[in-house]
Amino acid sequence: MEVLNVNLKQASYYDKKDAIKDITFVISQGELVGLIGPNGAGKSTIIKSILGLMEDVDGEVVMGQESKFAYIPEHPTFYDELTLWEHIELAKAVNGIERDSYYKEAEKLLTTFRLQDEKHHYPGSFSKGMQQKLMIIIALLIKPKLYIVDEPFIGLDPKAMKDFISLLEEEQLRGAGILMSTHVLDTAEKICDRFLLVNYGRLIAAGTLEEIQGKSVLEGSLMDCFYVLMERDND
Ligand SMILES: Nc1ncnc2c1ncn2[C@@H]1O[C@H](COP(=O)(O)OP(=O)(O)OP(=O)(O)O)[C@@H](O)[C@H]1O
Repeated sequence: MEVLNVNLKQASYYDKKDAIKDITFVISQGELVGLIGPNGAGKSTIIKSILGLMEDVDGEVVMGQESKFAYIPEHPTFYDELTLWEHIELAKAVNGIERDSYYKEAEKLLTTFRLQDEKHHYPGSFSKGMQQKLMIIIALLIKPKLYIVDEPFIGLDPKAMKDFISLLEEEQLRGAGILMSTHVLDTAEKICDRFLLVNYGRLIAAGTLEEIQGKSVLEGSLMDCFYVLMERDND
């Protein structure tokens, strides 16, 4: 079953027409799809279009039956006047979450991500990685059908990265679909089921690693294929 169906004809900024053009893809339950492409390719614009944050956009974005989704932004956003734990309480209230295990799960995630000592501190005083962990914890507690994750790996320490990846795997098994934008291609290659390659605002390749290799006529890594397909598209 699909959790996300994207059909975007175009999205523009006032001084950048067609920042993205003809972007079409679906994400099914349990799938982790990597959104990759060079700086300025249009990944954030695709994500913003899905989230409904682009003013000038043509097309359609349909989320699965249960429209609950969680967005993990590249740049953490939080309330300066709320502590970490108050953010967790707020997420429960705002999302109308009633399951009894919520706070127990929150405690467990705080332990995993080594934030127990900061529980009653304000995230404004946290490092970038710690703020990012707060975004991740809240998204996981929402237990959405769809995750939209913007560059999660830059800033996380290796243990946090490993823990985050295995938690995402558990979420996939639960049936969640994930769209993840990243520049960390060696990790993407290991964890993603499929890839969307974006260049100059257009989708230049989509598929599994094997399919991408077929398209680039290369048995190499995702990074090698990506390089070949981009060079070919730039010609
Ligand atoms: N707020 C904005 N106003 C005008 N143009 C923008 C704006 N944001 C992005 N663009 C332009 O839209 C295009 C796509 O940018 P986008 O931020 O989507 O790329 P990206 O793939 O996310 O890049 P990166 O990997 O560097 O984050 C670029 O040409 C960029 O200059």
